[in-house]
This record gives sequence, C-alpha cells and structure tokens, in this order.
Amino acid sequence: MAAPTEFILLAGFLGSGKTSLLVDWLALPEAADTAVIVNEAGAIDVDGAILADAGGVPMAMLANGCVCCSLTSDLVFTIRALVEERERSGRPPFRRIVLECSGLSRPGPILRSLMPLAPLGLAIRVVATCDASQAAERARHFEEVAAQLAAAGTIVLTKLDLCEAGPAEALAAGFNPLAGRVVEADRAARARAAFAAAPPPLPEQPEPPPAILAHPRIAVLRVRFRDGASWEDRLDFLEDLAASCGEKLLRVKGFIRPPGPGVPWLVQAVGTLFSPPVPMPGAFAVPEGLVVITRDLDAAALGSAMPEAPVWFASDRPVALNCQAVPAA
Ligand SMILES: Nc1nc2c(ncn2[C@@H]2O[C@H](COP(=O)(O)OP(=O)(O)OP(=O)(O)O)[C@@H](O)[C@H]2O)c(=O)[nH]1
Repeated sequence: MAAPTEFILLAGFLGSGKTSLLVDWLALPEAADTAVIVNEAGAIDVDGAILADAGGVPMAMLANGCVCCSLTSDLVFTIRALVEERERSGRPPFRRIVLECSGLSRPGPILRSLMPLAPLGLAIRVVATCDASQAAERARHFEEVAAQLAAAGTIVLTKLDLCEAGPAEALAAGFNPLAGRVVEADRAARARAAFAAAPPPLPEQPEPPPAILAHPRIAVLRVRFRDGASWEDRLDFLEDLAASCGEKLLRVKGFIRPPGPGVPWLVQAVGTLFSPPVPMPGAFAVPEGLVVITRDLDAAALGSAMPEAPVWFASDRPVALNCQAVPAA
C-alpha cells in the first residue's frame, strides 16, 4: 500500500528562514511530488513569488491573515482541493503537502482545524524553524515562538553561518526536549533532514493557552509608493524606515520597481537588517508594495514619524491578527 501523504506544517517566527528552507528543499530531487500552501500575514504574496521562482510546484495561497485564526476553513478547503485535483489527474497522490505558515501563526489551532480531513488519512507533523542568531531575544519577547517550538516534532536551526549553534540548541531543547533537532550548517543537508528524513515520533501536543489576544502589540502595515516617487526615493525610504522604527521594526518584505517597465526587486529585512535587494524578473505579476510588520507602532504613528516619506501607510486587516485560541470542539 502507498505511504500516506504527509502534511507538514512549517512554522517559525517572522524571518526565521521558512521560505529559504522550502526553496532549498524544492531544489532537491527528493522534493518531487511536494505541493506547497503559503500563508502570508500581509496582502502581498511575496513568499509565493519567491517559491514560484524556484520551480514549478503545485502551489496555493492563503493571504492577508493568519492561518491559525482567520483562515482555517480556507485551509481545509485548499487541502481537499489539492488532493482531489491530483486524483482527477490520474497521478499518484502527493508524497507531501507543506503549509508554510505566517510567522505569527500558532500551530495548535491549525492542527485542531484539520480534524475534518481525518478521512484523507494524512500523516501530520510540525517542523519549526528557529533563527539561531536571534533565538533567545525572540523567545523572550514573543509567545508565538514558544508556541511554535513547543508544538514542533522537528526543530530546524537556521542562520548557523552567523553564530554558534550551542545556545539556540539548548534553548530549543528547553522549550521542547521531545522534538528532533536539525543542526546543519549545509543548507541542502538541512532541508533534506527537515523534510525527507524519517520524522521522530510526535510529542504530546500541549494544550494551547486560554483564549487571549495573541498579537495585541503587532501591526501588519501595507506600504505603497506615491505617484511620482523615484527609484532614489524608494531606496531613501527603506533607509529611513529602519532609522525611524528602530527595534520596533520586525520584518519588511515586498517588491520595489523602478518607475516604468522595470524589473521588480525583492526587498527583505529581518529587524532593521536589510538583505541586498534581488532582481526577480519572475515576479512581474506581483504589484509593487511592501509589507512592514512592527511592534508597538501602528500606521498612524509611523506616518507621523516619517512625514516626508513618499508613501501611503495602511493597516492590513488588523482584526485578522487578533489570534484568539479556537475553543475546543
Ligand atoms: N545568513 C543566513 N540568512 C538566512 C538563512 N536563512 C534565511 N536567511 C535570510 O533571512 C531572511 C528571512 O528568510 P525567509 O526564508 O524569508 O524567512 P521566513 O521565515 O520565510 O520569513 P516570513 O515569511 O516573513 O515569516 C532572508 O533575507 C533570507 O535570505 C541562513 O541560513 N543564513
């Protein structure tokens, strides 16, 4: 009998390396027959564009909200649609379906929402990425990190080129001594160990915390450039953004384009640290714009802090991020 399709919930805090791990995985021959579902907290499908650039995998999007609270029925619908479409095509079932969660998602409510899919017989497991270079600081400030690590069957340490693994490994073991740990500096070996290796047995899932507002301090903002803003204006804005937000800036992701029919450039920052922009000709269909995720800084406050900036700031459906724990059925 064919092995059941695995459903891998890929969790991990904002910027901890989920998309990179998935791109590394999709480049490997073992990744054949993988389908991907991407959940973005913001309205711009940045991860989808990056993954699409990595090759033709069946992919579905759940954008503009957090899959652990607002999009659970969309998730069930999407998984069913992927499985049924595959059946109709006459090809063997997927070997695995990977859900890349938004960086703010908690695995507990997502796992519970999958109960209607029991007849599909999916083998479900949780893989969580942990940015080794920021693990302690992130875990201290964000309950989401604890929830993600605690629910993981496999914890994958990332950014091992930037720091020693030891402290993050100890922290991961402290949160979840039952999880298997992937501590691989080599990116291909890391991806293989995360997705292809026989998974360790799932630990008991801890009960989620009582229904509380999980992200009362976090804002997901959408930034658009005003008509007439030049390329230099765009670059200046990115520099000023880091200076204006300081440590309240958690994540920046999106595309900027030179005025006219220029190639989109992928822009990313984790905290105030920007990666060099990357031209992405494959992302022509994605509109220009940035998703900016902040702590204790809303659209109005940021607009006042940057009065000269040639941009519009707007909030991306903040209600969708009030992740209430879903009451048990
Ligand atoms: N040096 C280094 N950088 C990495 C590594 N993995 C990811 N990055 C960088 O970290 C940044 C965030 O990586 P992503 O893979 O987009 O992280 P993510 O968890 O998908 O981010 P969100 O979707 O916002 O939650 C990018 O600039 C990556 O290039 C790594 O192992 N080493």
